[in-house]
Amino acid sequence: MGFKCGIVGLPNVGKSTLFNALTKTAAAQAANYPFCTIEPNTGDVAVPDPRLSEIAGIATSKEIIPTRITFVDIAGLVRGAASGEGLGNQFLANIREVDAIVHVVRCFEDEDITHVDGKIDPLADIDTIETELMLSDLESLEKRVVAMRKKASGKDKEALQMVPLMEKALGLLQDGKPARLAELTPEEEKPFQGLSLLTSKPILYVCNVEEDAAGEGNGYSAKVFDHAKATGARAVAISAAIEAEVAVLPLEEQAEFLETLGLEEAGLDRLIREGYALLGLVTYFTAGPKETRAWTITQGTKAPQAAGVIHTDFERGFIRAQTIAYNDYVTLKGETAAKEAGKARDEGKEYVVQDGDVLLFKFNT
Ligand SMILES: Nc1ncnc2c1ncn2[C@@H]1O[C@H](COP(=O)(O)OP(=O)(O)OP(=O)(O)O)[C@@H](O)[C@H]1O
Ligand SMILES: [Mg+2]
Repeated sequence: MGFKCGIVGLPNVGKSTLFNALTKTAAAQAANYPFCTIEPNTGDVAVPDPRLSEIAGIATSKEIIPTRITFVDIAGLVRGAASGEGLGNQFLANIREVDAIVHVVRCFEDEDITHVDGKIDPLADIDTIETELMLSDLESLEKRVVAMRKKASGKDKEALQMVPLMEKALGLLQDGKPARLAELTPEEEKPFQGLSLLTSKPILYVCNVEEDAAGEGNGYSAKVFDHAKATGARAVAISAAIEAEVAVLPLEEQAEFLETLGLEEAGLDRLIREGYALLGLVTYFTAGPKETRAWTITQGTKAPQAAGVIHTDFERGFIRAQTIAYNDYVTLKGETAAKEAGKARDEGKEYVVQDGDVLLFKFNT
């Protein structure tokens, strides 16, 4: 399926450093000058999940295959982008294509690294970017709503539904608020997302802090956390520079290095997990002697569509899914014991797959 998080932020705040660390490649040039990234770079990243090795141990699997999400390193966005400043519209187009936004905010002091506005002020930076995104949404909606109103006056059914949604978004944007704050009924969610507004995408703030603050964050990141809380976003504090160093170390040395810094786990693991949650994704597992594997679905996916992620034949010929909850699988130590304990359920077409389910699909070909 491919779920994409776009890494955005002002120029020179550490986006490519973070992206490099994430993809463990030097594919995205990181350099201390604005606009070093022009084409967006895309990288697939394994989603770390400690449940995989637990299951694999029990199922004596030869291989572990984590699920993946995609990160895109997008060039820095500056004030005036919505009116074509900088590399303006190109960035906005790149952002339009992602499912969620990872917004890197500069929270470190370093006189050698230029800040485009000359001072460290994370909330002002957030405001700059959010304003550009809102202006872009406003402009695109103002154009689109005219045609839609015309269609609605001709009693077009879709238009009659869309006009009030567009007006809801317009009302917020005209007040200087992002479209994600729109109050929607469950039925309105999908058509509203269909408007593909930049400011309706979920947001994760990454506070890029200095080395010493990599765990708890600092005064700057505290402000960003408060802002996130107040606006329904998420936030993590990470030092992109350290993550880039950790990422190139051999696995054995990584844990040791993190320990010397007083960190329990790589910030990237936290970031990837937050990104995954931000996208509203859940994981189910398949387990056998060959491999234990994690699969990604969106919340609310029913068993046949979940099976379809593995293969379209699984969905087409779906009969039922033998389902063992992760906790049962681990406590009872595997499929056989779970079956004996009556914890292996046969679920049908209407079953909504839950996070952590260990599934075995029965299907016709
Ligand atoms: N936490 C940090 N502490 C100190 N320096 C950092 C930190 N994170 C990144 N840097 C440095 O900041 C500079 C800019 O980083 P990077 O090239 O990743 O920015 P960018 O946001 O991708 O910029 P652009 O918008 O130009 O593509 C680099 O010199 C990088 O090493
Ligand atoms: Mg860059």
